Amino acid sequence: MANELKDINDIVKKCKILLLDIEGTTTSISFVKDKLFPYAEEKVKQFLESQWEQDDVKEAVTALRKLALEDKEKSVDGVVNIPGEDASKEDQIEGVVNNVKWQMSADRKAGPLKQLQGLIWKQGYDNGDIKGHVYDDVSPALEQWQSVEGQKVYIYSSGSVQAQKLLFGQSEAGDLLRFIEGHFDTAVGAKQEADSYSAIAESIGCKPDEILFLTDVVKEAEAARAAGLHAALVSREGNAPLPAGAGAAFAVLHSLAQLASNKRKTEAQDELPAKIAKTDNEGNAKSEPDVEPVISASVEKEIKKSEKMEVEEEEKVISSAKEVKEQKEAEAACVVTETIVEEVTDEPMDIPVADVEPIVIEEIVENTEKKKTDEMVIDSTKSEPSTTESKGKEDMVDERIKENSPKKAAPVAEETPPTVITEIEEVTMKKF
Ligand SMILES: CSCCC(=O)C(=O)COP(=O)(O)O
Ligand SMILES: [Mg+2]
Repeated sequence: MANELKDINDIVKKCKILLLDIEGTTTSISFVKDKLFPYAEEKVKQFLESQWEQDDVKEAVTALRKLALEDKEKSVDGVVNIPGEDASKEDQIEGVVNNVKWQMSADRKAGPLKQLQGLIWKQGYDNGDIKGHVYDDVSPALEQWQSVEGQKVYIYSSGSVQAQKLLFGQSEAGDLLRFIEGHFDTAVGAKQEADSYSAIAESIGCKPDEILFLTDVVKEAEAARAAGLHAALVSREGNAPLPAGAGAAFAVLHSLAQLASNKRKTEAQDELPAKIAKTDNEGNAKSEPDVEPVISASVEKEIKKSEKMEVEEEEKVISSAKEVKEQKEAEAACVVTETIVEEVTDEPMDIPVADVEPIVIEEIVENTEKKKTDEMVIDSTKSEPSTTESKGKEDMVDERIKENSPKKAAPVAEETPPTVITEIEEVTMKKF
């Protein structure tokens, strides 16, 4: 079955929608556990005392009180009661604070808890106490994915939609919301329930098997797969080790840069000859209908990082190719050898990558006289969406989730496979 593919290269080729978990996927678990959670715990009392009359705070407290009653009815172990509205403000606040601390100690992912946490974190982001952590590969990967016509990025996290927007809007890598089409939280359903993923696909307006969901939690990946989505696991430094067998059941990524690096290496593209940007009469680059989108310098940097091992392999092949070439030159006078190699970077490699065939093309050309080195550039055909436009779409998605009556969005356009090929054409020519 298509949704059981375990090769990330094959999966990526099939998907238009990238659906991302946050904690352990885009963001370190340590940031959530050691920064966000302690911040909420430390500030909750003071926050409730100063914001008690605010509508969004009243809403969160009402939801927490309702949840506490449900927990009590279910005899949930350790449940902390929240006094009713007839109790004094101090008693109610004390009850809410204790209830919140109890839920957080159990790392519960309950919606009302996440709602209140989001409100407290907003103050922290607004006053500069907090900046959202995202791994270095996240911004380039989001930018690259959504730069391809028809491809979109969505977030699905237990953290409230508000908390998600704060994290990505005020991240260490800047405002990343312009790359994100929409957000889902547990209002759509629990992350370990298959139905949640069906609802997300319906809300986005695409087929389940057009979505690739990335998460650090196997049960979430299994739920997504049960709904027909593609799923892969993300293993970051600091994550809990994946259970035995997880790697056999799912592709495992160590960096989102692997998406870009694999996406551009589709079989069809590997068969294509290299393309040179064409120019008009004034020397400006002309867009060609069949020219693949170029990625930004930052994306290229991330791809290079994840391809260093691959490039090292290529260098070995190239070096031996050069030896063969020299031999050929010795054998045949007036022979020119053209070798096309991928650009090489000196940056350190810290992430494993999937095996990819190195590109080594040799061509024999007769009677050519000059030597040259050139860079081949493939021009972009896609401009960035505006923040306003993106935000409008997010709100639409969030609203659909709130209403709990998902409507179909316009179907996304057919996939255009992205190409990121920066190549050095090295032409060595000798005349004998
Ligand atoms: C949105 S930031 C807060 C993260 C959070 O509260 C949380 O529970 C993370 O869960 P995730 O589903 O992203 O693993
Ligand atoms: Mg997670």
